[in-house]
Amino acid sequence: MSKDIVEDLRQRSSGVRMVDLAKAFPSHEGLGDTVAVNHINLEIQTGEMMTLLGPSGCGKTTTLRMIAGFETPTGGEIFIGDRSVTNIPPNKRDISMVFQSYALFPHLTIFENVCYGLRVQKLSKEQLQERTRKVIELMELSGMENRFPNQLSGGQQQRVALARAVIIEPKVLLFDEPLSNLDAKLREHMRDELRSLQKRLGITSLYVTHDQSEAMAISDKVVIMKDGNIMQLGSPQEIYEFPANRFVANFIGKANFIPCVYRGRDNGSAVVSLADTLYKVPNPGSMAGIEENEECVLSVRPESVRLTKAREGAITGTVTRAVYYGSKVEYEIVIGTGPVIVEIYNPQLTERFYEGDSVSIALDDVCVRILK
Ligand SMILES: Nc1ncnc2c1ncn2[C@@H]1O[C@H](COP(=O)(O)OP(=O)(O)OP(=O)(O)O)[C@@H](O)[C@H]1O
Repeated sequence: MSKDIVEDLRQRSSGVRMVDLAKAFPSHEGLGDTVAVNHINLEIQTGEMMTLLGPSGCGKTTTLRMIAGFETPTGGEIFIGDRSVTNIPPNKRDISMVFQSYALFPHLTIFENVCYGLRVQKLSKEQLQERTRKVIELMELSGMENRFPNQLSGGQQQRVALARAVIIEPKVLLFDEPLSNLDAKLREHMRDELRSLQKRLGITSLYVTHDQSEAMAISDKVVIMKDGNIMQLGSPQEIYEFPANRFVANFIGKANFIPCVYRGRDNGSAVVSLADTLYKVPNPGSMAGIEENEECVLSVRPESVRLTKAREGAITGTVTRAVYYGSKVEYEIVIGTGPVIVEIYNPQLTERFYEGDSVSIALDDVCVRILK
């Protein structure tokens, strides 16, 4: 492998810092402006893969485009390394962008596609060929130089797109939903490959997607956005296991919210009352903004609920839906406070229940959080 190229890429790679970054688009209908990005502060560490995730219209693409320089902020600043790039044109920012479906030039060979970005630099023919050859080798595309994009597999095309992006040795790589037009199986394969390439190259990367499993699988850090604001920043595990609020809990995976009232602490556990019983939560999370005797919810993932036949003294309810998926059965159980979704994995090992059955639920205590 071309170790020297990897070393160069690592050394050039820089962090990105957004300070009070804002973008409002003027409305065309005389209504108020559309606030796409609402004064966010965010830092991507050198070599890190960060993903912006959120529902349609939350401001992901606008944020990415401001870093690329395709969109001018209406407030705040962007730094790449120590340099403010806020007023610097896109081609002077030392960034590369990988677009949806890679956007390779169909009429150019792989070699020409890869060295395209170098053509504007004043390199000798030998230098250009040498650098292109090294990047082609790095991306394990040797022997395919003279083929055209349509003569490559999807995975190989992705590597060409990445080769083309890294050949200019950018400080930062930006990915704008690069996998969004692929079918599900290929998409999974590609995201794993993309992740291992990014790790190997060590280039600071920002990735935009609205696919949560993609974000979980490829990122060091995930940023959950809503209405131009950052709802939470954390590792995939932090975001899933300790969501900051109900929006995040529901956006990443599924969550049940069981209404309760916070009663206070007992030996480090939080105590809540659920109907007329007291329930202890050993690991409730930050509980930001929740006062004693205030209403709140237990946030419980469907896979953290156990089911048994109805038992005295337990929370009981009725099965209103049971769907068999092979690897799991998904149940809806209606208890006093409303429906609870339960996922039981490996159904061959557990008792099955059917619509109309009376059942009891038990929560895996350590997986329960308390949210406002
Ligand atoms: N050029 C523009 N003019 C006016 N409004 C815009 C423009 N571009 C984006 N917006 C608005 O800014 C908000 C954020 O858009 P943005 O494209 O950043 O969202 P997104 O999170 O990337 O969504 P998606 O997942 O659908 O691509 C939206 O309300 C959008 O309608």
